[in-house]
Amino acid sequence: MAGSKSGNDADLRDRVVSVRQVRNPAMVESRASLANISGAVVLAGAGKMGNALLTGWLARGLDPKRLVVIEPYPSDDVRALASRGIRLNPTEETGEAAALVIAVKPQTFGDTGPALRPLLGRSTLVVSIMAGTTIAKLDMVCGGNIVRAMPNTPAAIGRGITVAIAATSVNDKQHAMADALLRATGAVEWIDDEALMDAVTAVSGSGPAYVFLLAEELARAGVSAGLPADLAAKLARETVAGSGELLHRSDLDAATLRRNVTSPGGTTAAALDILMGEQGLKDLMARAVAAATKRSRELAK
Ligand SMILES: NC(=O)C1=CN([C@@H]2O[C@H](COP(=O)(O)OP(=O)(O)OC[C@H]3O[C@@H](n4cnc5c(N)ncnc54)[C@H](OP(=O)(O)O)[C@@H]3O)[C@@H](O)[C@H]2O)C=CC1
Ligand SMILES: O=C(O)[C@@H]1CCC=N1
Repeated sequence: MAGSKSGNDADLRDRVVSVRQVRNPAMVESRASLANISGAVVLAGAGKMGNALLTGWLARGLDPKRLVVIEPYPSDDVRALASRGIRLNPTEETGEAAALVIAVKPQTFGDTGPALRPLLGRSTLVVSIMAGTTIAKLDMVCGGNIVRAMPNTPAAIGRGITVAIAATSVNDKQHAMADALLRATGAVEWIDDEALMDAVTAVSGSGPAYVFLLAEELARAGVSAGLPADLAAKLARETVAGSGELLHRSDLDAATLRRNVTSPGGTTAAALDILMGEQGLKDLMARAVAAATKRSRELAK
C-alpha cells in the first residue's frame, strides 16, 4: 500500500508541480533590441503605469541616457532616476524622438497631446497606453506612426502582459521597436482588431487590481475568522503570490489547479460552494469586466 501511496504522491506531484522551465527567449531578444534603439525614447507621463514601464525598461538594459521623461509632478523615484542619466523635463530642445510613449490620463490627452507634436518626426514611433483612446483620436490629436497598447503594472518586474495593435502607417522597423519596448516588460500579444482593446483593458489592463482586491478581501475575511491582522495579511499575500507563480510555471490550467486543492467533501469545497454559487465570483467577474469594458468605450468619446 505504501508503494502505491508514494506512486500516487508522485503522480500528484507530477500533476500539481508540472513545472516548465522558465525560459524567456523574448526577454533576451528584447534586451538586444532595446540596446539597438538609436535616438531618444520619450515617456510622457511618469505616473503609476509610466513608472512601471520605466522600471521595466531600465531593468532590461535600456540606456538611461536614451530616456527623456516629461512629467509635471515627478515622484521621488522618478527624480532619483535623473542621477542615472535620464533627462527629466529637459528645458533644452530634445529634437525628434525615436519613440514617444504616451502614458498620460486619457481624459487629459485632448489638452496635453498637442504639446507633444514637436517631438514627432516622420519616422517617430508613437506608443500610446491610454485606455479607451483610439488610433483615430491619437492621429487627430498628435499624429505620428501609432501603436496602441494596453500593458499592466506587473511590467515593473518584467511580468506584465501587453496587447498591441499597429496603425497601417507603422513600418517594420517601428513595429520591431514597439515590440522591443513592450516585450522588455513581459509578454506581448499583437492583434489586428482594435475593437478588442476595450475588453483587453477590462481583463489584463485592470486585471491586477482584481487580484490585489482578492488579497485584500482574503486578509479581511481571515481577520473576521479570528486571525491577527498581520498574520492574515501575510497569509493572503503569500497565497495569492504563490498561487500566481504556480499558475505561471505549471502546464496545468487554472481549473485543474483549483480542482487539485479541492479535496472531496473538504474545506475548499465548502468555500467554493459559496464562491461558485449563484451570484458568486462568475457573476461578479462578468459584471466587473463588462463595467470596465463599457468605461473603456466611454473614454473613447
Ligand atoms: N495604472 C495602470 O495600471 C494602467 C494605466 N494605463 C494607462 O496609463 C495612463 C496613465 O495611467 P496611470 O499611470 O494610472 O495614471 P497617473 O495619473 O498615475 O499617471 C499619469 C501621469 O501623467 C502626468 N501628466 C499630466 N499631464 C502631463 C503632461 N502634459 N505631460 C506629461 N505628463 C503629464 C500626470 O501628472 P498629474 O497627476 O499631475 O496630472 C501623472 O503623473 C492612462 O492613460 C491609463 O489609461 C494603462 C494600463 C494600465
Ligand atoms: O483604470 C484605468 O483606467 C487604467 C487602464 C487599465 C488599468 N488602469
